[in-house]
Amino acid sequence: MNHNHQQGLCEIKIKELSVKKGGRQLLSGISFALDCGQLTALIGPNGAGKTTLLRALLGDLPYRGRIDYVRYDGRPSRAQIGYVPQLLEFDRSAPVSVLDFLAAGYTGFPVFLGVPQKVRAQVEQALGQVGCPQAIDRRMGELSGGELQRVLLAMALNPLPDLLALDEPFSGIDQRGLKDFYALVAHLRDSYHMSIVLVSHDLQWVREQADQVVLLEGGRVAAAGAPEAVFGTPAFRQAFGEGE
Ligand SMILES: Nc1ncnc2c1ncn2[C@@H]1O[C@H](COP(=O)(O)OP(=O)(O)OP(=O)(O)O)[C@@H](O)[C@H]1O
Repeated sequence: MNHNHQQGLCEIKIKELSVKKGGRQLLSGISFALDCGQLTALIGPNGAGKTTLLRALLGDLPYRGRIDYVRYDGRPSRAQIGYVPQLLEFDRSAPVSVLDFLAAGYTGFPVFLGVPQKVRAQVEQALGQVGCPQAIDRRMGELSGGELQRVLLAMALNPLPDLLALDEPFSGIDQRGLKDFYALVAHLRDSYHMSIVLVSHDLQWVREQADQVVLLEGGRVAAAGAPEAVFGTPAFRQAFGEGE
């Protein structure tokens, strides 16, 4: 992975973003910036609009307002975005191996022709990086929740994105795996100057690791800023209670 992010994006500016679906206003007046090299945590109660916001960022949902990708040289740009969904619905009985899945994604080439040794080596390296090398020859349908999320992360990291969007990436991961996964996210941010936006309900981790926290409530930004500032707001206490 030798993508020079210092030459690439520096900021993603979201201005007055709103999303309406089926006659319902799901998001309104969302404005904040995502800096490269920073981890932004999206927090908020169930149904606050976190996943909807990620999907708008990915260009997966129509929205009003602006999302501007700003490069270091000031020119507008498109961003390469990697995405790990909260849940992937797929046919668990399909005879697709992890190798097939990642090789097809990386090369765009039909895997029934066989996977060249060079591509297998690339997949091995990517799985090693996400701490899941043992999964290479297993069927996708046999993976545990945590393994599946790591495989999806390996997919999202190739090609190396400017913005990595993770929707509750820790939900399927056990305690031991969690520490490695946290370390991997911090490593990606620090080593590749990547902008990471992550939906998480793990408030303790968010408090310790996020550079910026955006609290969504009812489709609006209820508070945004450094973790300590956001965790100290009445809006935070209202959303999560006094005990946090
Ligand atoms: N396709 C859709 N059509 C209509 N309403 C939708 C659609 N998708 C989501 N919603 C509604 O939008 C609101 C926000 O949902 P969203 O999934 O973004 O919340 P969330 O903050 O990610 O919640 P959670 O923490 O439970 O994952 C919810 O009230 C949901 O019912």
